[in-house]
Amino acid sequence: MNDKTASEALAVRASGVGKIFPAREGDVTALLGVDLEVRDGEFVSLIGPSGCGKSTLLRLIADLDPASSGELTIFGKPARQARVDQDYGIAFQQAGLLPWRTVAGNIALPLELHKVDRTERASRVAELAELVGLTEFVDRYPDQLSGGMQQRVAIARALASRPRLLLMDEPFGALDEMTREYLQSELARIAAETGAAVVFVTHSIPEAVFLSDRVVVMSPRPGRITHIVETDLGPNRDETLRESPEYFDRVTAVREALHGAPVERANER
Ligand SMILES: Nc1ncnc2c1ncn2[C@@H]1O[C@H](COP(=O)(O)OP(=O)(O)OP(=O)(O)O)[C@@H](O)[C@H]1O
Repeated sequence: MNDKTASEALAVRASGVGKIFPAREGDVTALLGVDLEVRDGEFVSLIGPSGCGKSTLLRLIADLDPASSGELTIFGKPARQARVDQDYGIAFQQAGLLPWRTVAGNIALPLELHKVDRTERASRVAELAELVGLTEFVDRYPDQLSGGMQQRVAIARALASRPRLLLMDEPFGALDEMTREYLQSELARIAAETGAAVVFVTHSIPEAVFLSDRVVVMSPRPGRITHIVETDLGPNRDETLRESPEYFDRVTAVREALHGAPVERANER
């Protein structure tokens, strides 16, 4: 594989990425020297204490903010081009649904903006509603849905244009524990079914381990990557995984990495 083909095969490639926010009381170095590669179809979580730059890194990948230094490509393209080409979908902690639109209307929004015709739109909305388990609720309005259901609409909307990359910033952060675990399983299934790569920001160690192929551990002041824990838990992310010794072992590995204890495990690099 030549260099160009190799970088196109990567969903995200960050090389020496830095971000400085100028401020009157002194510049804030939100990110410093971040190197990260996310493979096509890979699930990667970003975890770390408040202020370590997780959201900033996600925002740079999404081209919502420009990097101050370094190089960032999405499927081999500059972030700006990837945004224009709709190479990624994005979902935040707040579902951000339009209250005057039904579930179907919210899911259809990106398709309307990109002038997909009515028939194709209807069939894609039906397909997406089924993918996220909301077929029976397409005519409901957001205020008639639970928080978990609203997040499922947001995920369907993010997937509307069949992006190969999904960027998620604490999408389950505001949900109760049971709904959260249920949606984690749903997301694992959806990611496997669509084959999309996912970059997922979370504060929860179990959530990161349950979902991810790799967990990227960050530390603040300046925000940087300190460890990358390979979970090596295979493709089956079902409820039995949560009780397996391997799962507990990876949760411990991430916890130790976060707390700065030495971690010496074959699956960690
Ligand atoms: N627009 C901005 N202007 C100035 N400083 C900012 C801006 N956005 C982020 N920062 C600073 O950059 C650093 C990283 O913030 P960021 O929100 O990326 O961290 P985080 O790890 O996502 O935190 P949290 O877990 O609390 O969401 C923080 O010190 C934050 O105050």
